Amino acid sequence: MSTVALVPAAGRGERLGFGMPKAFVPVRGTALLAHAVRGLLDAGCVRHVVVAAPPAEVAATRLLLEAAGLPALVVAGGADRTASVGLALRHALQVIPDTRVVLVHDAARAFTPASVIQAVVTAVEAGARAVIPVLPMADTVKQVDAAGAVLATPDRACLRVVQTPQGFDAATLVAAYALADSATDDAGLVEKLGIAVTTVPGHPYAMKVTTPFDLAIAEAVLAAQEGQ
Ligand SMILES: Nc1ccn([C@@H]2O[C@H](COP(=O)(O)OP(=O)(O)OP(=O)(O)O)[C@@H](O)[C@H]2O)c(=O)n1
Ligand SMILES: C[C@](O)(CO)[C@H](O)COP(=O)(O)O
Repeated sequence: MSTVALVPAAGRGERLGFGMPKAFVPVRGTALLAHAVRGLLDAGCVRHVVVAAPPAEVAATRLLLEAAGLPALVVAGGADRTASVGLALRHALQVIPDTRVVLVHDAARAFTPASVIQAVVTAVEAGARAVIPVLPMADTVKQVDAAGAVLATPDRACLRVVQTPQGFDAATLVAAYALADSATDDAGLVEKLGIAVTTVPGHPYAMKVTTPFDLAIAEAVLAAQEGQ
C-alpha cells in the first residue's frame, strides 16, 4: 500500500509578481517546487509524488525535477487549484493502483517540516479519513459585509489557520472529488460529504508563499533550516 503526495504547482503566482509560475521561483537558488518535493520525499513516509504543473511547462517541470534528482510524475494542471488536484489524483490512481493514503500539498508551502508531514500520514494510517494541519489564530478576526462594515467577531478560540499537506484515505478523497464541486482546500470538499475532518498541529514554517513579503520570510525560514 502506497502513500502518494499530490503537489498542485500549476498556479501563475500573480500575487508574487515574478513574471513566472510561482513553483519555479528560486529560494536560495532552488525552485520552490524542488524544495517542496524534496521535503515530501525526505520525510520518509511518502512513496510517490505527482506534480500538477502549469500546462505549458510540463516538460520544463520534468527537467527541473530530474536535474534536482527528485523522482516525481508530472501532469498538466487545470484552471484552478481544485482542477489541478483532480487531474493529479486521477493520474495517481491510474499509475499507482495500490494508493492507500493521499496527501495534497501546495508547492507554495515548500518548507513544511517533516514532523508535520509525518503527523498527517500517521493520523490517516491510524484510521482518520481526512486530516489537516492547523495553527491557532494570533489576530482577532471580524466578519464583515460587502461594504466592509463589521457584522460579528467570531470567537477566535474556535478558529484555526489551515495548512498543507492535507491527508486522506484514498477512497475519501476520490469521493470528495467526484462531487465536481470547488473549495479553497481539499478538506472543504470532504466536509461537503459530511465526513469528519480531524486536525494535527501545523507549524509556522509551513507558511504559504503568496506575496513578496512571504518570499522574504521563506528565505529566512530556509536559512534557519539549513542552520545558517
Ligand atoms: N490553477 C492552479 C492554481 C493554483 N495551483 C497551486 O495551488 C497552490 C496554492 O495556490 P496559490 O498560492 O494561490 O498559487 P497561485 O495560484 O500561483 O497564486 P496567485 O493567485 O497569486 O496567482 C500553489 O502551489 C499553486 O501552484 C494549481 O496547482 N493550479
Ligand atoms: C489549501 C490552502 O493552502 C489551505 O490554506 C489554501 O486554501 C489555498 O488557497 P489559495 O487561494 O489557492 O492560495
